[in-house]
Amino acid sequence: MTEQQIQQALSSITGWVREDQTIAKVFHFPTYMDGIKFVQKVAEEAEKQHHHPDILIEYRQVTLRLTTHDEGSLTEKDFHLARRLDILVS
Ligand SMILES: C[C@H](O)[C@H](O)[C@H]1CNC2=NC(N)=NC(=O)C2=N1
Repeated sequence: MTEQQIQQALSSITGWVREDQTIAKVFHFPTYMDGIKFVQKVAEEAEKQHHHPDILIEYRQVTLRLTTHDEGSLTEKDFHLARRLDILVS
């Protein structure tokens, strides 16, 4: 993706931070188990998309980081999954 395409794609998602060739978002939950249940749903969506986020599970918060490892860069797959995950948590 060109820089312009990345900037444009960033405007279609909320709360994701661009860090070089990755985008990351922190999700906060009332309990630790709510975060774990969210991770289960993330994993199911990732399997459907054949595209998987890096997941950091901490107490009552989960950080997802997306990049396309096969390309070593951000691609539309990352933004498509990010949009799906935003819906999933809403
Ligand atoms: C064959 C399988 O679809 C690929 O290895 C997928 C798996 N999940 C993936 N997830 C991410 N984030 N990047 C990839 O390049 C990728 N490749």
